[in-house]
Amino acid sequence: MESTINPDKKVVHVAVGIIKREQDIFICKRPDDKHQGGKWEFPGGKVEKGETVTQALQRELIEEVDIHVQSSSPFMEIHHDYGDKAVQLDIHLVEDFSGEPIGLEGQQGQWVAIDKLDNFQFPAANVPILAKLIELIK
Ligand SMILES: Nc1nc2c([nH]c(=O)n2[C@H]2C[C@H](O)[C@@H](COP(=O)(O)OP(=O)(O)OP(=O)(O)O)O2)c(=O)[nH]1
Ligand SMILES: [Mg+2]
Repeated sequence: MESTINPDKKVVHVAVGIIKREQDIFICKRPDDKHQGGKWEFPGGKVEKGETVTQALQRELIEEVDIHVQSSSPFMEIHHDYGDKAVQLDIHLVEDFSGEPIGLEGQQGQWVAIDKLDNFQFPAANVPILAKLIELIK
């Protein structure tokens, strides 16, 4: 039987960008066939070997949403175990970028006002992110 407490479980390290312009955030819909598929997400992806989180974030946002990050700042870090997969989300605020974000991989993408984000279904790990974003506009 598999133990529920497994300190050796592989954790996927993910660089996540909160792309913000005034009071709006750009979010994308995860493809149905991916982990947490069909849910909305803040764009980003796995940090590859030899990359810093900042480098991974820049690469992923070029690949996924066609923007170039000029600078970003750490926003929060979340550890979450989905059971089938454990993730460490390294979330950065991206307010300084060039280009106009678009779902480059065919995924839906849209700007959403911070106070409307709770109308979208996000992965369970994202709950504290939404809470902190709401604090920003209070
Ligand atoms: N990008 C992103 N991933 C999230 C969020 N919340 C959350 O739990 N995740 C999880 C889902 C996935 O298990 C993991 C990110 O993996 P990913 O599938 O985006 O990674 P990737 O882009 O490198 O994928 P791939 O191209 O290698 O298939 O983090 C979020 O807001 N944004
Ligand atoms: Mg991704």
